[in-house]
Amino acid sequence: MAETFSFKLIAIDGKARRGVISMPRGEIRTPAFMPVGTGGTVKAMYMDQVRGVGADIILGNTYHLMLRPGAERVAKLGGLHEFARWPHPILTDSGGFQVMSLSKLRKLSEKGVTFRSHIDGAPYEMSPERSIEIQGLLDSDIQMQLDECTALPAKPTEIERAMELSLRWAERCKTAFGDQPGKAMFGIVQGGDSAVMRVRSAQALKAMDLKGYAVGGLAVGEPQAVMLEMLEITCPELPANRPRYLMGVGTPDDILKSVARGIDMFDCVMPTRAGRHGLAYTRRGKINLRNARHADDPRPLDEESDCPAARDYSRAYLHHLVRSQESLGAMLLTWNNLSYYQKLMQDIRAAIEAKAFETRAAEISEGWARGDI
Ligand SMILES: CC(C)(C)OC(=O)NCc1c[nH]c2nc(N)[nH]c(=O)c12
Repeated sequence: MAETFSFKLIAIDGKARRGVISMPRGEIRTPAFMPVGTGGTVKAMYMDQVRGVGADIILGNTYHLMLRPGAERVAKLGGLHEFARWPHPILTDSGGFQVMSLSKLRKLSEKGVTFRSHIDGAPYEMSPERSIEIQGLLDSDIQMQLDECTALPAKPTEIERAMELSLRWAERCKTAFGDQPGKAMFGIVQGGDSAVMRVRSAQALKAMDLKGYAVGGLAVGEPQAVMLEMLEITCPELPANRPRYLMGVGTPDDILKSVARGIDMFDCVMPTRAGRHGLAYTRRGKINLRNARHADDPRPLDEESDCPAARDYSRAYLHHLVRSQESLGAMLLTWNNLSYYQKLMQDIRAAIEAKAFETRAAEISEGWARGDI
């Protein structure tokens, strides 16, 4: 294990990068997909299964954990890794985005955000400093700056205000984080769908010489083409020797196309949330197990998969579980989906090493389109 945070590029194929982040709690093979473990749990999964499907790192949320069970309480119990029994790296989101999308009566100012909990209405305030303090109490390995994510579409003046505020908050988070060699604080590029704002945000964050850079404020409802265009504008402005993390993204297709534009890290609720709603991701495309057409189908989701959830259970059985709202339905489909996403990342990493990413990406996409599922 490494004493300090470091990122090494192993291979480059076009703009796609194969790398590895080394930290005291372990290595993160990039491009990486981070299963979302919002409240300190990856819903419907045991942590050893999460590790078993190949995840090197999971995501936790400052907002949810500060409200319940409380950051100080988690710290007293030994930190989030001990609490949730996940000894590998954890990246925590800073909470700003969740405050704006989940809480009630929120008020945003230069100081930070004040809001009421969506759970019990209790009042809270979250400053850049408090966000970093909470992420420290959770003993998070990669901590995100507090930012303001603008929903799209938005007026240019609104996009500029939020982007500039986020830059001032990045400075304050960097100061609050201080010097912690075994951990990292990432900045978040904002700027909506404005090329000028995206460049200004990326250049200002680069000047802060942070250990990693996230691209935020995308996948907020804009077409995929706009998201990809913003990546083509933003990534070249970021230092090549630092990880780039596209927040909240995405579908397997989003991931392929974003890796092709220089992204190294992803997180998305898609595989876990879809699993709880009866949707299976496979190399042949998506299957909605709620659909009656599966009621008598003896085939597994994917006979070639090494994941028991994909290989050992009939679609008929999965359909039955989903229709009966049995917990095992959510468990097996979440297991299948996370396994598929990690297999996709493994496939992507190998293709970049073999300098065959473009060809492999096309083959993977064709597999989804075949539709003989
Ligand atoms: C709508 C979904 C969640 C798919 O994507 C986004 O909103 N994407 C943006 C996003 C996700 N998580 C973030 N965290 C922070 N601090 N800032 C952000 O901009 C984001």
